[in-house]
Amino acid sequence: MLARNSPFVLSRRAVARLTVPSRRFLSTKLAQTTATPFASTTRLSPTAIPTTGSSNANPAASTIGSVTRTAAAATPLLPLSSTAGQQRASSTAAMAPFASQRPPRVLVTGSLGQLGIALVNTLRDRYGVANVIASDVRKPTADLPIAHPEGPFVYADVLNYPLLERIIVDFQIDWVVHYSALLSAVAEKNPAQALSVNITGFQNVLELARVHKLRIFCPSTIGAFGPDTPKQNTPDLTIMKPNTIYGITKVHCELLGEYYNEKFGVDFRSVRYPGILSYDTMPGGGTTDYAIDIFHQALRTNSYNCFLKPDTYLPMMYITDCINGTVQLLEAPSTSLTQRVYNMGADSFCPADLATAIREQFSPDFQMNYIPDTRQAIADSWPASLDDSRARTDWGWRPEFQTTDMVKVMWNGVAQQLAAANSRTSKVKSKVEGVAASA
Ligand SMILES: NC(=O)c1ccc[n+]([C@@H]2O[C@H](COP(=O)([O-])OP(=O)(O)OC[C@H]3O[C@@H](n4cnc5c(N)ncnc54)[C@H](O)[C@@H]3O)[C@@H](O)[C@H]2O)c1
Ligand SMILES: C[C@@H](O)[C@H](N)C(=O)O
Repeated sequence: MLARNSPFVLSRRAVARLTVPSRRFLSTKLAQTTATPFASTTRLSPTAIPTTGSSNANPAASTIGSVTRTAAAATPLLPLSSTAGQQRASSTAAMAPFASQRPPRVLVTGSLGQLGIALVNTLRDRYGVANVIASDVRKPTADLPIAHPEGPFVYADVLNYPLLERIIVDFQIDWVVHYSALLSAVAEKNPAQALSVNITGFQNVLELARVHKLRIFCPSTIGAFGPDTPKQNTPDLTIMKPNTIYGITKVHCELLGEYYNEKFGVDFRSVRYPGILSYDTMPGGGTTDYAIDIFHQALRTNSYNCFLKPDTYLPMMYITDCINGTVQLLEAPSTSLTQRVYNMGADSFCPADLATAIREQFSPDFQMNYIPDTRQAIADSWPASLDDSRARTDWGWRPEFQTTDMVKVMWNGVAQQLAAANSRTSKVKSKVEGVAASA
């Protein structure tokens, strides 16, 4: 039995919201923008985005220029308080940097990925639905746990500079969270596309940040380190010679972001995320994906063929911590930052640790097989644990989920999702049987 506050409860609510009629608005908006991006400013004018009809509807919304702004006073910023197992973020940091100003207007690229959905949900809770513009190159689907489907969503290919600029101008964007990327395993299979999306896409967004004076957050990764990097407690400043195309693109991102910060004063911020675990959004093709797949397979078949060796230790983090930390850094005063790229760690585990935890806590006869593939070499080139003391000192970073918490929340979350899916299937089955019997 799950606690009332379990992540599954939120997730089901979020999914249920996708069925409300307001979803039609989203589909219409998407159809307009994908058919003829910005053919007419009237069609895509941000004023067309309703601020009512959402759970964050703000009666005090005011119009500034052509954009409906949400008054800060009527948009209470959520205190970031600890709520274990809740994917819409909350953490221990106390922060309300916009108490006397309007909230920022944020564009999130790659917003339909594993992390983008969770971040957009959280930012909309904090800044108001209409102030967070979600974007991607694919369509949002009904199975995604989007909490505010009525919120603005636009097509945005990060390789299309004029399109990005149009979005930034039309929506009067203040901050960009740049999540579009190809992850490590996918990038190794498509190096040319990875160079294009991860490098050219980032350069486009960074240059737009310079031109339009935006704050820009672009995550780096443990993949930015390489085989010569010290493995244990890896510091912020160390040898960075990655041997994957993903890692190379991320080092480029770190260095170019720092250059733009020093040379042009661009407010560039970044963290090196570990592998991120979530149960209601699926990973996009990385080396750490095993730590999510294992729960889905264990619950379906009571076994898992792991593509990494049993003792492959990697830094890992639960998505709630990831999103909380990201928001903390986004909102931190610039003066508190002593560097622009930070390690952000939580815990470190290996496949054998997860297998043991699953056996001990949930399924004593769980069967784990180890069949390492090309991802083993990638994992072997990454650190096992991170030193994130600078993030803790500079902007108050503190993770809440250790390995045991992650195992519990992942097992329960996936179990509940499977139960819900089974119950939907049996309802359909009994309906079909009912129709057949009455025929
Ligand atoms: N998930 C992790 O474990 C993890 C760990 C470290 C760093 N990161 C970084 O965090 C960011 C987000 O990762 P994620 O896990 O959500 O990735 P993801 O693969 O799940 O999502 C990436 C999104 O980018 C979109 N995209 C691809 N090409 C695009 C283009 N040309 N224009 C616009 N969008 C495009 C995809 O449609 C997808 O929705 C990435 O920069 C990734 O490197 C993720
Ligand atoms: C670590 C991170 O960058 C991503 N999860 C990957 O494995 O590619």
